[in-house]
Amino acid sequence: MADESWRIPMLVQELAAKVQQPPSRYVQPEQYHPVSLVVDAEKPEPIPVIDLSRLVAADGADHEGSKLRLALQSWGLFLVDNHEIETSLMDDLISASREFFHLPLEEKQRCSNLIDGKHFQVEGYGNDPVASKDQTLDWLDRLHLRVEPEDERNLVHWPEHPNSFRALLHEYTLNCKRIKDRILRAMAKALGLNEDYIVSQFSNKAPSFARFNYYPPCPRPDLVFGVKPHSDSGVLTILLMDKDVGGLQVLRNGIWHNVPTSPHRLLINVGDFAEIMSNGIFKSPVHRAVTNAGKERVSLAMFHGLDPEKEIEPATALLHEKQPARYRKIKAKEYLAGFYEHFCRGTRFIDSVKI
Ligand SMILES: O=C(O)CCC(=O)C(=O)O
Ligand SMILES: [Fe+2]
Repeated sequence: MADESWRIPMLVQELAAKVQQPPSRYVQPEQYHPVSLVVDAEKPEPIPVIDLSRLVAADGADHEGSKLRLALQSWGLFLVDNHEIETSLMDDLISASREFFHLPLEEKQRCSNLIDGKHFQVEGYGNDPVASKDQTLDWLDRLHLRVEPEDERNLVHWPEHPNSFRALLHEYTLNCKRIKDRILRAMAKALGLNEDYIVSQFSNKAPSFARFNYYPPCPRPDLVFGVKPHSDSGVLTILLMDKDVGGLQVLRNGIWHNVPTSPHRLLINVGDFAEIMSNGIFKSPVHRAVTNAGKERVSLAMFHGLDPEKEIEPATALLHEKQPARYRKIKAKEYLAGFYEHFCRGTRFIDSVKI
């Protein structure tokens, strides 16, 4: 039988504790080295900040709404203030996930994303999927959990230790849902669409996933990515970044920008589905995470997707003779299948649905 062990690399946390140099499978080809694509660190352009309370207020919403439109047209992302999530909830959830990643391997393996220790599944604790032998691997482990629909949660993958974890994630998920709906209404308004246009694309089968990313310290941040460049697939991602350790970078007009740490703010980015629905007015930003030689980093991405059977297409109200559809119609599940294949190769599936 063919040797398939390359599909299941060692957990990066275990690897990091053992090696002085990243193994060759993690080293990016020279043209992609993280430092060869210089970030404009000299003159950082500020990441847009949106005040969520103003975005929904009776007065001030128009001003904040135009800021939102500009942010999503030019960056595809923004930081959020006044989101009304308790800072203690954010801190406690990140601490609980850090505690989980520091548990003994056997304990974490109870939540494993491998069936029979062999076959990869989307949910659980472990590596990202490896689709081919020559795929360059990323320097992270992750815990990936379906949080919505609530009755489709697979609690076998949810850590029991620390014992606060499940309740904290549940509470945080409810908060994200509230924020997501507010932002999606403001986005629809900013496009000149009916306020409920984007929200109404979500059925009660629409999935949301929480992805906890754990980046151990890496001996060669100049050669290796924490997460290789990609855009997110869904409609909207709510990212809770490490308070103390930066690493996220976003590509804008061909230049990589550092997203500085910003304690207790959330980072919102649109995903490919929102780019398609807006007919390309909003940009699903390409982003990546770099590693750190001295410090570990934790982040939590909450991905809001659509029912697998849902057809995604540009909003008809945005189309006219001079502005025809720029993306073909595609079912969410077909998009995701293409997306994962491209993600593993480091390419973008959205390019293949462009007309
Ligand atoms: O760790 C980060 O800041 C970004 C993670 C990310 O891009 C993702 O999980 O899709
Ligand atoms: Fe991402």
